[in-house]
Amino acid sequence: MSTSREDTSQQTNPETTADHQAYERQLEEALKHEREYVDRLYGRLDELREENREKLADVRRTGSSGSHQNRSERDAYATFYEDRLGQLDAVDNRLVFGRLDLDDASTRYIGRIGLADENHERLMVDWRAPEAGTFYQATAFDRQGVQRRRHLILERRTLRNIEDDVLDPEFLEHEEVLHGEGALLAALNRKRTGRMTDIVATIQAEQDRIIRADLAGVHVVQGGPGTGKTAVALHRAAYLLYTNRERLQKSGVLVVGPSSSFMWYIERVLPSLGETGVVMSSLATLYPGVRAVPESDPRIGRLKGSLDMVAVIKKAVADRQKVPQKVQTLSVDSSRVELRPKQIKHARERARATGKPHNQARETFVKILVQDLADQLEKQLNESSGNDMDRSYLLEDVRQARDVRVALNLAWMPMTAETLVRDLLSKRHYLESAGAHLSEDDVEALLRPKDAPFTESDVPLLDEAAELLGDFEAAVGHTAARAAAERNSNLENATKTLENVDAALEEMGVNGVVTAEMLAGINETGATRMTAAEAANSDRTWAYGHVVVDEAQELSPMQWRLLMRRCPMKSFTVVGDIAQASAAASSTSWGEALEPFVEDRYRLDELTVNYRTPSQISEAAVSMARAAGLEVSAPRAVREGEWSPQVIATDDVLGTLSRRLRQDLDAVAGGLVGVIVAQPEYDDVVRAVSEEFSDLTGTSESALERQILVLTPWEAKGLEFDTVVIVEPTSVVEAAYGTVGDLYVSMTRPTQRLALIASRGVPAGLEQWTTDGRESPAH
Ligand SMILES: Nc1ncnc2c1ncn2[C@@H]1O[C@H](COP(=O)(O)OP(=O)(O)OP(=O)(O)O)[C@@H](O)[C@H]1O
Repeated sequence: MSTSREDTSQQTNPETTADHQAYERQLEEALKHEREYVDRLYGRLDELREENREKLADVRRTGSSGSHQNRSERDAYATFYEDRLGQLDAVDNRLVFGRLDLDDASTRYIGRIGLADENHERLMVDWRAPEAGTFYQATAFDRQGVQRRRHLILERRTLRNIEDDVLDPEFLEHEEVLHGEGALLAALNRKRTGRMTDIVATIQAEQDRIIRADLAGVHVVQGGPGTGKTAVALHRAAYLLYTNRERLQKSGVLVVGPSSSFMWYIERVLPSLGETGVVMSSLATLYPGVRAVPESDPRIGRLKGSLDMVAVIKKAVADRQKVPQKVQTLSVDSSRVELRPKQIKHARERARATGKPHNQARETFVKILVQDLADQLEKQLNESSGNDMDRSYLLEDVRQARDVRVALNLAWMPMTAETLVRDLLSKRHYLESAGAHLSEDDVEALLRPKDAPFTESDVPLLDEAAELLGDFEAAVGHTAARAAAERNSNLENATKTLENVDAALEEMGVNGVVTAEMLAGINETGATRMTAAEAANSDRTWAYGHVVVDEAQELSPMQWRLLMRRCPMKSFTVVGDIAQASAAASSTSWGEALEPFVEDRYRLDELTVNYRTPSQISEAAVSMARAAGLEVSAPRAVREGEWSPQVIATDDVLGTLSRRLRQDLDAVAGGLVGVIVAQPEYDDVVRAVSEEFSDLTGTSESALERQILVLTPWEAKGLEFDTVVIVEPTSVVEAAYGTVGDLYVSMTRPTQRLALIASRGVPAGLEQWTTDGRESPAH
């Protein structure tokens, strides 16, 4: 049963005034007690902050003297205290949110971090600790020793309300699906700010089971729109970092989402849960140093997304190890030597046989040929001078000779992945040779100017190429190799230091998060401070301990291949809705997506409750999708909305849009408005909306923190708004090559209001919600 301060009159319905008054008194007392406890927790938090500040000041006071080892240890401590302070600040808002009363008469408070008093007595349990699990999992069917679960509803530091679930068999109904309903609905009805917030206080049982699943293996979470997949994936990342600190702190966690707007939307969730060391990347930035643009032609996306590209890239690399047809005569100082195709072929075979990547195998290639040529030269010079020449001088002369360098480079050029892919896609002969299976039309479609920017579907090709080419820097100099060696030794130091830090942590009675990488980053030479995230992000070969993939239905086989490489342990949380897939190369089932990499060794769970979209709006979205033959699952909506969706047929799209936006701004005063429009109308709509609502309007190119955002369906993927206006639904469908997936996704973005404005026809299935704006303007 749920009871709360505000709803006592309706829900408990006390039979007599006396009962009612007694009840009120009890609640007042409970609130008073909880307020005192909340104050105590904040008091302890403030104390810890102060302690941290003092320790930081102490460390800083000791200055920069001492040995290198001492200095780097001190820097590591300083950074630890800085990070710890950052974490203590991050959890200040709604620090505590739950209390459990247990069968053994003990009480347990649940909050964002674990806290203990100065005598190491526990004050609050971290929500991720095993003892906190019952807060989310206990039901009246399975009490797990819990008598009462209390939700503490705070606004920043102030306790506003409490809400109890008494786990008594009489009040079983819906317990499994929704407990703490008041707290949940309050969270769901909150106005959207444009940034996703954490759901730590109201995680539901079916979500909690996924969040707390084991680290090992590939865990797929399938769920319709708004079922909390993103929220669950991020809370799972925080949970895994907490429970597998030892392992994940060394390797890190990577979170991947579809677009930069999506990454912006989710980027504050993990820090608010006290986790800052996670690497976040969109599909466009998975290859270090490249920020790719979207792939606008789905046909090209499909071609580049197919696993056939593995062989194409392999052949493209092999093609850059060339054997010329003619004998070359090369000058070495005043002598001449001959380089024959047969010699090159032989050196190539030996170099390939090393099994090393192109740039590293080149060393063998060069060494063999330089020796061959030096042999020739030695023979010539010995014959002409009659003296034995110094072999090492000869080798150096040959190596340095301009002709030799040019000839060897032409045969086996050290190369970056960027050069290889750029040449492959801009030079017909390379593409025709490497892509023998491609039709003439395919080749034509793939070819592009040399200076064209890299697209999202080039990213896995670059990664594939980099894998086969190896380290370019090391091949042409040694900077990268040296940096890597330095980094490794720093990592060792950092791990040692961390052991000391851990002891300090224990003493403080708190559990914190600091990683060896963070320390190693700090220890790196030079004054620049590099976080674990930055270090991992800039290193293509970094092996993450866990990878979270959101909107995973969009990934092409080549993108999956890249991600699998990023986590050799194959520990993944994969969340998505296969019905929402819109990318051209995406799969039609989880099996199709994953089996090439892990066969059937993945676990599939499903989320079934829609927390975002009110039922009327879900109904319209599902009706439209099904009318077009798209089989979508329709999760049960938690909320009834205030407003029915509206489809407005009109000749005056921009005028209607302007009127509707003004109504929306009124209806959800201060709320977030999303205008979703496909590419053909995008520029006109941005211009019109910006002119009228200049200070309020943003795009993914300009500002995302504005109140009205104009986005393409791809950019809106995964996001949510209080109210959504979709301009020209028919164009959204056409831009997705006649499929309704994007329109379905766009229709499921609002938490309150939805309008579609159409001058070019209304998609089937929406008749019941359509009004003809040509007769009466939007209302
Ligand atoms: N247990 C919960 N408590 C409070 N809010 C929740 C809970 N679960 C989900 N939500 C909220 O519901 C909304 C939808 O969640 P989320 O974006 O994670 O869903 P999704 O399944 O990823 O959606 P989509 O696939 O449509 O993008 C978010 O505002 C999220 O905060």
